[in-house]
This record gives sequence, structure tokens and C-alpha cells, in this order.
Amino acid sequence: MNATHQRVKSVLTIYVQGKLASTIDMEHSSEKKQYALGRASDNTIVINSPIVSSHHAIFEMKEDGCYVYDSDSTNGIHINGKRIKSVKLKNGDNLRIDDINEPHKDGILIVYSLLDDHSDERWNELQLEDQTTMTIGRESSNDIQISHSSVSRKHARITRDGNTFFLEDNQSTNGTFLNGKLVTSKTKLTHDDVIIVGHTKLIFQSTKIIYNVQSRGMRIDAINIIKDVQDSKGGLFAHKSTKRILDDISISVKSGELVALIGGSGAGKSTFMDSLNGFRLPTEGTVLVNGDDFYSNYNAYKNIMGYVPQQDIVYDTLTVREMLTYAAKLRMPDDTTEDEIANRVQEVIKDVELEGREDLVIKQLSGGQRKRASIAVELLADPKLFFLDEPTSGLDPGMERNMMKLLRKLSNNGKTIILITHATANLNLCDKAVILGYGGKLCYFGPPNGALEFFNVEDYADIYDLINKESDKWQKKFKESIYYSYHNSLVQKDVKMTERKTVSQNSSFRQLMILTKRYLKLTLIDKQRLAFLLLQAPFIAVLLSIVAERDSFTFYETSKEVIFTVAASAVWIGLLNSLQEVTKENDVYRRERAVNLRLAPYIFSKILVLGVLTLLQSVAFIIAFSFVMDLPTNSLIGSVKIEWFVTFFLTTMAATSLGLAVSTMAGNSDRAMGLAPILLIPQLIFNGLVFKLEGFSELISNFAISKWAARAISISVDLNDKPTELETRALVPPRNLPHYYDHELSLLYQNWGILIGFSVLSIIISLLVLKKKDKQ
Ligand SMILES: Nc1ncnc2c1ncn2[C@@H]1O[C@H](COP(=O)(O)OP(=O)(O)OP(=O)(O)O)[C@@H](O)[C@H]1O
Repeated sequence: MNATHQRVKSVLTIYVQGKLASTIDMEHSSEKKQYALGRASDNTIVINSPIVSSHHAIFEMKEDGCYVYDSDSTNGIHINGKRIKSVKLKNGDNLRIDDINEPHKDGILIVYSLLDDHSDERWNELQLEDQTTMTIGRESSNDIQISHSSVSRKHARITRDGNTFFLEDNQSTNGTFLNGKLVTSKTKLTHDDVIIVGHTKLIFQSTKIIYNVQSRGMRIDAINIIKDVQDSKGGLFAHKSTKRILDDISISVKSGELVALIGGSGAGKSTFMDSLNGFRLPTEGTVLVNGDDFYSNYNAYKNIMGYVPQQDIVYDTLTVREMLTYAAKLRMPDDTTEDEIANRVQEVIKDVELEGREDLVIKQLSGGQRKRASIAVELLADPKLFFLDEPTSGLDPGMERNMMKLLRKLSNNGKTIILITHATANLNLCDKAVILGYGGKLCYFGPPNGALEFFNVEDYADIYDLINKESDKWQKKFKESIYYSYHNSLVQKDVKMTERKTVSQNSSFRQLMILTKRYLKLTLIDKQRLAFLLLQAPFIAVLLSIVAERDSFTFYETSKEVIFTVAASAVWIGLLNSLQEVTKENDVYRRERAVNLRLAPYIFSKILVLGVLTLLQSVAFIIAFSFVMDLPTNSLIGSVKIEWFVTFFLTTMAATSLGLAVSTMAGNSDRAMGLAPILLIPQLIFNGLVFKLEGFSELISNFAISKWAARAISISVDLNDKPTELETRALVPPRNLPHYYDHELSLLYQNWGILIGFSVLSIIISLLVLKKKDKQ
């Protein structure tokens, strides 16, 4: 059986005295093949240099990769500063025949690259001879230009001080990485240091920089991926055991390939995809992107990776163009101009074939078009590696086919695409299929039509039945097949896994501005909701006027009734402002957070917009309230209306912040709203005006916003000075009045301070909850 015709080759790029001398292609095949390197003419690779021995080294192509052996040469072979006798080469390895401590003028550099038919990787070089400063960036004025949207205009620079070179990041949005670590300060460069900017790898070579220019997609290798999880059988009290949900999966996806991940429900497709894109790390195994350990270089590569989750990552009420423009501003480097953004937005609209619909509000689009809009959001950053979780779910057969054709087109243009799908009718548009059986067992990996032959069925749908019943059998059968031996030979192995760290480098202030503008727009668009929120306060004032007299502040009892209602209303209005504001955009949040969204700008953009809303609600309340009720006249700060306004605003703001914190914790919008009574009822019970608070109940009441609001209003209206009706008729002796209701400015300030404290505490809780969610 002829598995496939795709080829992978090893390429040696040889530099002599700093100049490109030759490139040698070495084919991978099942038979061993040797390439001798040396000065003598009987070598396959002849290098006429005094520092090369006549028979210097042997490169041997084996089924599992390329090995190099030193033939007892005088000057040896050095990799990463170490002299080696024999080693299996990894993509991007630099071999030197040279003096490690003091590079020789005749020094020889050999770069090993693993390429495939689709790859058009080229190596360029920049001599560092005369210049004192060399720049790297997107603009053409840079010494090394990298035309990719993840790269800033002036991204990084290399400076010279005598014979020493230093690397500096130029406040780029996506960061500069040196040997896998983010460059945060001016860092000295040493020979063979590897710099990553965007998707370009640059190697510092004392007198020059060599760098790869890769316009096509990325190759991805998954190596022995295993995922074990805790499995509690038999309910809460049963003992915990370990369950394997990914069972030693290795696959190799070449650049520009479209690969479908298929299998029954619960087979492990999402878990495997999350291992490939680094969202959830496996228990064992690793993933290589273009030969680099993806997990330890996660920060360097995450910006060239796109991910479209199953749920749409768009706001329904924005137009396609508005949604894409905000997303572009958030995701593209800070120095991207408005024109560049507008052009990029237009390009992706064209890519996903939504031309003519760009000014429609997203909720007016069909299911397929909505999905295209989600894909467009991810295409903005021009990802080379693209993951999609069931992009065809919910689409009719026609739309499903169009979606698969669109993905085919994108992969033809150089993106490596991996998608979870049940759209088996269009599987032949894919280059490969990964078929998973239960327990994350790899039952097949190879060309889709090969799968029909392998499972001996006529329809892809029949495969589900077979693997659902006998995953173990098909996993074993696959391991014995030609597909397994072919693809397994392509997978690069022997790389250690390290823990990843996340960083986001774009300006917090800029994010705050973009997020605030977007949130304001979303708030203003929903006019019905906005009107409802703004009219609540006057509505409550009108209702009050029905049950309470204009002169309610004459007596103690009636004053208390009004204060109780106002404090409770302010808390309620605040909670309604924000309870759903984070939960309702969970999907967009999660995706933006995975790319570069910062927590503080996110939460403060909400606080800013909701703060303005609260301010307007407070003004509306005071105006309406003073129409229906006579406010007392003896103010502590000069105006009773201002005192009431401040108290109402601070109370509503504290409740808004509390609502936001609860919104970060609730799983979805319905659950958040379900919590509203639980939050409000304690405010009614513990405000101190209805029930006497002592001991434990007093302790709990400290957590009720309404208690401090009630106190502040009571101080303003001088509650202690109001007689009860019986007192007026001199039927009872004067009461024992609580000091905290005294008409004193310091007490008023104290309560305002506590209300502000509630807001601050809730904001901190929101940030902590979102931070904790990152780890889930
Ligand atoms: N953290 C976890 N702890 C316990 N079990 C887990 C965990 N994550 C996943 N699983 C289980 O592993 C199996 C594979 O889950 P996964 O979501 O990857 O499957 P899937 O093939 O994507 O399913 P579907 O098509 O239904 O989305 C399921 O049985 C799931 O319940």
C-alpha cells in the first residue's frame, strides 16, 4: 500500500568564512544513507578549508532522523558550545568547525534544518561588521525586516560595544525571546544564541546574524502525548483512581496541511487539541513547533497561533467591521496605524468571504457567516498555526461544505490547520485525519482515503461504529500498519518538556482605552437595557411617593422607612448593573485572555463605564426624589442633595463592584442572575433599621453594604433628632439614641469611606478570581 507521497528532507546549509558556501539536501528513506564531509575529494561534501580534516565527519540518514559522527577530526564538531562525538540532530541545530572561545576567520558553520515538500524555508544573513546598531522590525527601514503582523515596527535592536554585542527589546507588543526567555533588559549575546521575533528564528554568530524567513505554515509534532486524570468512581466517597484519556499519541503535521481530528463523543479530541495548542498540558510528552519545544517557547509562539473555540467569539450587537476593528486594536502591536488596521480588517473580511456583509450587525448573520466572523477575528493576527473546535457544528450540509472549502483555501495559502469535526462528508478535503477511539487511543493517522481502506469501510461514518466498539483492537492494528511506521518515522523525538509561563507585553493603558471604548459602545447599543437601568431610580422615587408622605422626614418611624427603601434600592440597582457583565462575554474573554488581554484593564474598563452609568442613575434618583419628598435642610457639607447623591452613588457603586465580582465567579449569566436574591436578602435583613443587631448578627451586618448606606443617610437626615410619634405626644420618655446615627460630619465620612472600601475589595476579588481562572 502506498501510504502517501509527502517527503521530509534534511538540509545542511554550510557557511565558510561567514559566506554561504552550499546547501546539501539529504533524503529520508527506510534505508541508511551516509554523507561524508571533509577536505579530501572522495567526500560527498567537500569543504576546502585548512581547519577541516581530510575526513572530518559523517552524516547518516536513518529512518528516525539524521545523525552526525565525528571521524576523529583535529578541530572537531561543536554543537551549542560542546564538542560532540556523535549526536542525533534536531531542527535548527548549529554545528561549528571552529575555535569555540575565539571564532576563527576560517570558521565553518553548518545549520541543520528539517524541511518538507511544503516548506520554503530560506536562511538569510546579516553581517555585523561595520554597524554599531542593527534593528529588527516590521518596517522596511530595519536592517532585518520581518513582515508579519505579530512583529512591531521597530521590534528589537542589537548594539555593539567594542567586540561585544547586546540585544534589547524595543517595547515590542509580543516580545523578543533569547534562548526561550523573554528579553526584559539589555542582554549580552554569545555565540550561537537563538533569538525569536514573531515566527522568525535568528542565530547570533559573533560576526553575523543568520535568520530564517518562512512564509508558509508551521510544522507541528506531537510526541508520545499521555494525559492521566483523577477519576472518582462510585460517587463522593469512593476512592480516587487514575484514568488515561490520551494514550501515547504521536503525530506529525506538516506546514500548510489541513488535518481533521475525529472520534466519538468523549474520545478525547478536545483534550488532544488542547495539548497541541498548549492550553492544557499533557501529563507526559511534548509538542514541537518547527522543531522547537512548544511548551517552553509558548510565549514566543502563542501569537502566531489562532484558536476558534466551539462557541462564537464575537459580540452579537456589533457589526462585523466594528468587531474586527476592536479585536485588531487589541491584538495587533501598539504601533499599528489606523490605516493598517482598516486594511487588515478588509483583508480578513475578504479571506472569510464576508464581503458585502461587513456592515451588518453580527446577530443578523447566518450560522455559517457568524462562524466565519469568529474565524476572521483569529485571522487578524495572521496565525501560521490554526486550531478550530467543531467549526461545522450546527451548519447545514451546504454551509458545512463551504466552511471546509474555506479552510482548505486558508491551508493552501500556507496555514497549518487542525480542526475537530464530525463533517465526515467533506473529509476528503483534508490532507490527514487523526481518528481517536475511547480513552484517547490513536486508531488511525494518515490520508483520509487511506482510512477507508484501513478500516475496510465505504463510508467514513462507519468508522465511528468500529472504533466505539473496539478502540483497543484498532489502536493495536494501527501500530502494526504501514501508516504508523511511516508517520512515526517523521515525528521528531527526544525533546524535554518544560513548564510554560505567560506574559503579555502590550500597553495596559492602551488596552484600557480600547476595552473601555468597546464596552461603552456595547452598552450604548442596547438602548432598551440602558433605558431600563436609567429609569429604575426615578421609578422607585415615584413608587415611594405613592406610599410615603412628602414630609416623611418629620418623624423617626417614617424617616426609617424611607431610609430603608433608599438603601435597599441603591444596592439592588447596583447589582443589576453588573451581575451579568462578565459572564455574558465568557467566550470572548477566555479567547482574548489566552492571547494578550490583561486583567486590570479588563476589569477597570467595566468599572469606568459602569461608574458613569451609576453616576447618571444617582443624578436621576436625586432629581426624582427631591420632586416627591421634602429633604431635610440642615446639611453637614453645605447641600443635603449633594450628601444624598454621594451616599447613593457610593452605595450603588459598591453594589456594582460586588455584582462584578460575583459575575467573574458565576459559570453563566442565568446562574449569575439566580444569585441576585441571595445577595439582596442579607442587605434587607442586616441594614440595622429593621432588626436589632447584637453580637453575631452585628458582626455579620458589617458585610452588608446597605447597613453603611443606611447609616450615612441617617446621619444626613439627622435621624437621632427625629421624634417618634409617641414622643411628640409626650407619652414616652426620650429613647437611648445610637451614636452612629448622630448628625456629625466625621461619622458621615466614615461611612462613605467604608462604602468605598467595599468597592475596592470587590474589584480586588474580581481580579483574583479571574487570575485563578487562568489556571483552570
Ligand atoms: N480534567 C478531567 N478530569 C476527568 N476527566 C476528564 C477531564 N478532562 C476530560 N475528561 C474526560 O476525558 C474524556 C475526553 O474528553 P474530551 O472533552 O477531550 O472528549 P471529546 O472527544 O472532545 O468529546 P466531545 O466530542 O463530546 O466534545 C471524557 O470522558 C471526559 O469526561
